[in-house]
Amino acid sequence: MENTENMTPDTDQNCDTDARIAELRNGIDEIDNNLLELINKRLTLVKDVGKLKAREGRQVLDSTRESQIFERLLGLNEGPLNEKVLRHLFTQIMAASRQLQTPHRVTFLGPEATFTHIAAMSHFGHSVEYIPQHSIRDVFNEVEKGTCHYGVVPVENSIEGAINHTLDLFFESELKICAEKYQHISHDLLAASGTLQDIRKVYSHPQAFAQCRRWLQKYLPDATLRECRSTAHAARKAAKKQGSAAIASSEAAHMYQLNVVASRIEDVARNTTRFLIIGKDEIHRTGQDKTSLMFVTSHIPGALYKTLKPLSESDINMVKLESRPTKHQNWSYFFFVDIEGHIEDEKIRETLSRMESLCLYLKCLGSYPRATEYRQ
Ligand SMILES: C=C(O[C@@H]1C=C(C(=O)O)C=C[C@H]1O)C(=O)O
Repeated sequence: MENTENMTPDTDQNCDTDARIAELRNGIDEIDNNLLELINKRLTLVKDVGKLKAREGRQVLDSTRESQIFERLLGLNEGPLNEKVLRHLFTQIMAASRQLQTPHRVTFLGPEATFTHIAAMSHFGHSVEYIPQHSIRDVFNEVEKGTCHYGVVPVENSIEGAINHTLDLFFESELKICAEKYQHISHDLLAASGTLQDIRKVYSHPQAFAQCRRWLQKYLPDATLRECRSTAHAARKAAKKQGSAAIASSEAAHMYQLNVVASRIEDVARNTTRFLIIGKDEIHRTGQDKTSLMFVTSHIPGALYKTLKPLSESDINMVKLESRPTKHQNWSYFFFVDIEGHIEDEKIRETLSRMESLCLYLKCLGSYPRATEYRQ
């Protein structure tokens, strides 16, 4: 037995705190045991759903059902769990569920630790196999060949605008947009040394340099800037060269054993990229959907106005309009339009068929659940 006579009030209080923490931890352990049992029970049901789907050759991913689960749980949630964490936890649980039904392979514009990889992981969770590609075209090819179930490509940045190459590839491809994902882009300065003093060279992607210009001028005005193909390549270089740093994601710090010297160094905080998940699935209606279209109009006055008129007449909200040269004929364009609604909605189907009759060519690139934009 300990002699408690000489204990100071402080030690007394420490003992009380320890005892109380131990008691609370017992409660936590009990809850964890229940959670584990419940997750395994859930996975058993998921396996049975998987067997039924396999019998009829149905696809594993059901984005409509997953959106409904999120909506239901968000409606039930009374906190303190916040929406973002709730979504993250159930993304992981559902990813593990899908993986149990058939192991999924997801390909993305690499290398690893780029923002496309981060967006892919936050959409599909950690239970799938991720395969990086060198180009956006390779991502499309791998999904078309069927070696990967889904591909993740950037389509638009809130500051730099459209990623034209992605838009152009939709013209040649029969793949569908299955989902969209908004990813907040935040840059860190990474270096092996972990201090600013000895940094003489900074590696990064030109866009990241452009987005951190003011910070660099203020804190590293004399450093040489070296452009790389991606922020992840920059991190790899910085890890090998003394006196150098990279502007990249905090995930890249992890991957290349670098230290974060300064975080969130971008000049504009609301920098977000929209990514598309492409695949062969048709995604069913959730009630909160978006539909992406591409079309070509004839080269006559008012052609674009006439093609878009049915949208306004049917009171359909257009949320995006881009144009790209067709490359077959100078000064003729493809138009890319995103509208609210789903191709399974009668109103949307009827409006699109009217639009189709007013232009030279129209293709629906997919209907998918509308994503929410979060700031991390
Ligand atoms: C279990 C299913 O398969 C997948 C996994 C889901 C889940 O974990 O709840 C939901 C939809 C599907 O993407 C299902 O279709 O119900």
